[in-house]
Amino acid sequence: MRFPCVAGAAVAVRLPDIDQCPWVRRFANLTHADRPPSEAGRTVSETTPTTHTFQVDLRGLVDLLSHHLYSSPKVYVRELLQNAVDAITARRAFEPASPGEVRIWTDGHRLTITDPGVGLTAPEVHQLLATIGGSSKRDEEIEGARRDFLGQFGIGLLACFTVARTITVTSRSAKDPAAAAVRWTARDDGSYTVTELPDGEIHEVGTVVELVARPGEDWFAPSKVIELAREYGSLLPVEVTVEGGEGPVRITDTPPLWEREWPSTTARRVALNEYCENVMGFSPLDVIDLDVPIAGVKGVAFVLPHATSPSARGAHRVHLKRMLLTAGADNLVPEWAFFVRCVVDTDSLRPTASRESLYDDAALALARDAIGAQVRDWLADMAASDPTRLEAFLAVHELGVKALARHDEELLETMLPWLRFETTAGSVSLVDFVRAHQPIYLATSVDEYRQVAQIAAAQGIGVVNGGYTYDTELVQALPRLDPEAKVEVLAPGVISASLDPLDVDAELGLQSFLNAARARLAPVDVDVVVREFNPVSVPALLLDDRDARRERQRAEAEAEADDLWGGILASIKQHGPRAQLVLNHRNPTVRRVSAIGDPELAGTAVESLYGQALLLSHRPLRSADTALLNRSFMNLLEHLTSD
Ligand SMILES: Nc1ncnc2c1ncn2[C@@H]1O[C@H](COP(=O)(O)OP(=O)(O)OP(=O)(O)O)[C@@H](O)[C@H]1O
Repeated sequence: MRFPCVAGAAVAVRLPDIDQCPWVRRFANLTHADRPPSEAGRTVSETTPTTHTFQVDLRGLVDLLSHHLYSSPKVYVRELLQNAVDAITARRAFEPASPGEVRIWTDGHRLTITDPGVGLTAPEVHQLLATIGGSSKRDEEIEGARRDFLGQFGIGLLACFTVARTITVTSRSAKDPAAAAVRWTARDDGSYTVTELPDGEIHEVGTVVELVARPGEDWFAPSKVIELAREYGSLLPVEVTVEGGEGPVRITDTPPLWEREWPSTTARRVALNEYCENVMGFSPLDVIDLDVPIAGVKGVAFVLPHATSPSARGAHRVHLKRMLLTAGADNLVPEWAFFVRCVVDTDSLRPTASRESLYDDAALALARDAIGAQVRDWLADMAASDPTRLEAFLAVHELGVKALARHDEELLETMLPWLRFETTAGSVSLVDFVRAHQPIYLATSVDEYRQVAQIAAAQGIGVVNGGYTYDTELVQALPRLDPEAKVEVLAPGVISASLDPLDVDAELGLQSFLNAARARLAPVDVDVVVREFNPVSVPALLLDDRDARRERQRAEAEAEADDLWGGILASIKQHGPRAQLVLNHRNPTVRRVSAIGDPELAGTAVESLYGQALLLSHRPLRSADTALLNRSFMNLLEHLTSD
């Protein structure tokens, strides 16, 4: 599709594929009689088809680019740099020693960019610059065209209309030195002129693109141009300078830090740290080299110095053939590697048309997996050779490693000795814990763990808290790595069975106290037993499991429900295990309470013991519990203050 040339008629667009379209072919093969009535009556025009060109409303197209394709007009700098670099690459293909400096000049209203690249002849100007979608860079017959060039879509120059009123390209071809230099001037109304320049006016091979700013736009302010050129082009493999009033400012700083020769690894690390602070805004905990030849990816992953949510989208900087594609790629690394931020350059991953993100295809998936493998190798190496560094890393990112280890048995094996779990022996590695406890019991919620931890520890029962993110999965994976290790989900019976029963006489002596206590706690559906256990300081322990808890919640809902709903809830009543209040007969307070003669006062004391055990277990209080606690507290006050 072409801009209309003001000097002549618009040129016809050939649509090469239209007669390949099955619908068009079918229609062409219809006989006259077969055609629809509206067509069948017509006899003249069908034999003399007229050809028309599509008309392009350039303003509409620019609006589309600026508002829907590109995130900001600032991409004009990238498009200009990209064309200049591609032109240099194209010239070097047949003239390897040709120069490679790109110069940008601006006075705030006009901006020029000059390159000593391949240049253009007048016919090429018509074919490439004036044809929307026309590109010299995607000819598949030219071996490696796609691989060598940054551009491919044939629309990039149009992006300049988002900031410029006119674009002038003055060019002299390197391929055809005999051809006249040519000047193409395009306006944002969609018209253009082409002028062949007299011999001698332009000697230098290459191209100068000049933009005149739209009124009121300040995209050509020298400081802005320098900033944008640095953002996009600092790694480009050619020298780029920007001049705007003062002397030229060098933009390029190549090769990338990770590819440079350094006098020492320390010097390299210092430079990378500095880069990370300046560009990524943090001082990295560590730096991982990335090299994925199969996807043409090279760069570094910086390890974040602070914990971050696994769901935080990673903002990775991706350069495509050394031009910044995006500073916000979120599909470059596997999700589990949320603790790194990468800076990479790739020569083979594909950009989307806006050239602001990576196309999520099989090649990217391959690169992602390979980057994941390199982050994993870094962890494994650290575990083998530098445990202190690993511990520093885990202090910040243990959750990330646990997330990864769930899906990666090999890594789990490597990392398990270093991962900490909350257990009845403190915060320890599972490897150590399983050596001291067989089986280990898994409490699958933090609440469950809290109710038993103190007692289990005192009895020497090994319980691990599986209530934190990923921990249950990891503990359950343990027997796969170590067949000797036994893991059992903690049932309430495990703890109560380990508590010593009283001798028969003592038990008999407590019968009437126990009956009174059970009657008092029946309304909250809790049974009462007396055992002897350590630590002596714990007077009572409240044990229940998920079934018992569910049943308590159901009973509470039933009590508060209207008749119909209450009836439904009553019909699903379970007769599963009730919660148990286990009183510790070794505890002096419990002994004194069990010896109280007044059944009313003994009942109040049991309610208080229940309340204390309930609060220690961190379980939510039901309304029945609150009422009970209230009552026992008031009764105790009453008792204390009565004569
Ligand atoms: N500085 C230049 N020197 C030589 N040729 C150029 C220059 N700038 C543009 N061209 C020619 O004009 C064509 C169109 O450029 P344009 O920027 O619109 O698209 P592209 O670079 O091919 O693809 P993309 O849309 O992906 O950037 C290019 O393919 C190239 O042939």
